[in-house]
Amino acid sequence: MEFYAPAKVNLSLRVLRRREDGFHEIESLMCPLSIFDTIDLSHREEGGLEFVCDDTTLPTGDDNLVVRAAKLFCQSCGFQPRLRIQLTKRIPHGAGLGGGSSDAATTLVGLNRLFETELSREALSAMAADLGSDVPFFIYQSAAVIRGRGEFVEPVAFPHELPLFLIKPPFGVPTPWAYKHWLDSREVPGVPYAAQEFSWGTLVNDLERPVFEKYLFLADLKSWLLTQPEVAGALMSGSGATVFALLQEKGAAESLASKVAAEFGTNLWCCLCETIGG
Ligand SMILES: C[C@](O)(CO)[C@H](O)COP(=O)(O)OP(=O)(O)OC[C@H]1O[C@@H](n2ccc(N)nc2=O)[C@H](O)[C@@H]1O
Ligand SMILES: Nc1ncnc2c1ncn2[C@@H]1O[C@H](COP(=O)(O)OP(=O)(O)OP(=O)(O)O)[C@@H](O)[C@H]1O
Repeated sequence: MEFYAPAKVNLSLRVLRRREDGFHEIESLMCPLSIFDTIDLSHREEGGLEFVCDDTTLPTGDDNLVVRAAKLFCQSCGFQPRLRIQLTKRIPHGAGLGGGSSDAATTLVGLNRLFETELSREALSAMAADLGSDVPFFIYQSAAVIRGRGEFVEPVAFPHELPLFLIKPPFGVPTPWAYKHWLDSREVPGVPYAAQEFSWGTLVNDLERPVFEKYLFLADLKSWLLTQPEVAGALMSGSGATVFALLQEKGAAESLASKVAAEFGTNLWCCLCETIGG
């Protein structure tokens, strides 16, 4: 059985406070994107869990979030895993696009269907929270407002297919580092833009300030994007390093792509996609 794990963007990410447990209280509007990893799940005659992935730079053992999700699911249901899992990656990792988290959640949802266990979303979400803060969001397969450290998910109607142009430089930003260097600064000026109907009137990501202070390239990239006529808004996603541009219209992607290459060179990963409301 084949399942699709979407990437995500944070259309807004407020960091509210540092918690006693070292995590941070956040409030974020997160949206799935039309770029997916593929996860193929099948029963296996022999015992054990066979995991194959086309991206050889990723861990294959218990450090891979797919393997961890599968083992957690089987352990929770009292199964001995007799599984073959094949992961095909398209979402760049360490990018602020939640690829690994999405793979983990999609594995839980997929195994629930493969084994016909009919676990509730709440039960799957509780397992997801043990795998990572971004994982519960992907259980609901919808745009949502995320709170807590990411475990409280409130699906919201988001009837927009916003054209986004994703740009990822050839480096990642470690999420723990980004949060560790977040300072409780009040208003971080977002970029208000007209195209927004939903209640979050500005694009704001409180992790930009620490990340942009260290990774000046990202600050320059965002500032440059905001001077381009094709662009209605721009923001870093999650803890980075992806910066996305909200396009005035989908057809503007080609001209923006060529200008990005001319301005910043061709070693950037670029992708045109759309938000998926749910
Ligand atoms: C930046 C976001 O991607 C926005 O959606 C998420 O908040 C991060 O989600 P994630 O990558 O799944 O994060 P986890 O793997 O759970 O946590 C990695 C590390 O990030 C920091 N972390 C994460 C989430 C959070 N709300 N507060 C934190 O301080 C902690 O140091 C944690 O040890
Ligand atoms: N299946 C997987 N796909 C991608 N990364 C994985 C996977 N399993 C484990 N990882 C590890 O998890 C790390 C974080 O991956 P992930 O793609 O979830 O984070 P991200 O792209 O930084 O998104 P965010 O910062 O929004 O959580 C990767 O750098 C990688 O080392």
